[in-house]
Amino acid sequence: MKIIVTKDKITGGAQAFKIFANEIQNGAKVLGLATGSSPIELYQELAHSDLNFSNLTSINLDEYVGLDPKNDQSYHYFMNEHLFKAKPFKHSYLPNGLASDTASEVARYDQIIKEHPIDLQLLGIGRNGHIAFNEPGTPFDSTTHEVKLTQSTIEANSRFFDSIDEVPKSAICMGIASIMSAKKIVLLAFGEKKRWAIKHMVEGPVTEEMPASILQKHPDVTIICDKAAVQDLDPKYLK
Ligand SMILES: N[C@@H]1[C@@H](O)[C@H](O)[C@@H](COP(=O)(O)O)O[C@@H]1O
Repeated sequence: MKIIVTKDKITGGAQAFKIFANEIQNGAKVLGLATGSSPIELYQELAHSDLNFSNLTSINLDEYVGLDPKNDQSYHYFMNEHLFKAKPFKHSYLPNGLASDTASEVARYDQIIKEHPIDLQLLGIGRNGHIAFNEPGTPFDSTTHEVKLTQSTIEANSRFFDSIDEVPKSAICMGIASIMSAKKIVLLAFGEKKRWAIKHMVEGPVTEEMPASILQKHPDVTIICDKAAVQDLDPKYLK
């Protein structure tokens, strides 16, 4: 794992942008995209860049079950606002949170991932070490599935909703095996609320109880974070 510590979230976004621009210029065709507050600066840079996305495909990690794409808390809405409006892709895929048949939506999404191997996958990380919505205990060999969100994730994500009762209780989410199949991974984490997750992801045993720990086994992972997020990390990992 390569760890880059930046002054703040803005310089972190600029660092991530450099990696994205470089990979796209070198032929990356399929981008795995994430939501949350961590990638916003990167998306701003991408949206204002002169990069052309019209030949690229994007595949998002997850979507809440039950939210219409027009709902301003849906991940469809987030992606449109932060990136797709400014930079349309050839195809942009997200799970359909309104699908009446979850099993066929899950199968459809797995097929999309199979047909479009991900060149560059962007990730954030939850405070409990979840990646996408793969909560502690999710099997490492999982593919797309419906996830019941933990109370900790519901509480953390309630900051985006008017009240905690409005936070959906489940999501459709790309599995850990699919994330690990990406050629290259960039993970963004800023702020002291991520310190536990960063320490255990990097130093801890690789265990399904800490989903992000699996990234220790991936050959090409870059973690971009600020000082607050790495304050508990053994300095030997920062050399
Ligand atoms: N499903 C998303 C994750 O993909 C994201 O990584 C996490 C952290 O969000 P933030 O970047 O806002 O800290 O939040 C949600 O749970």
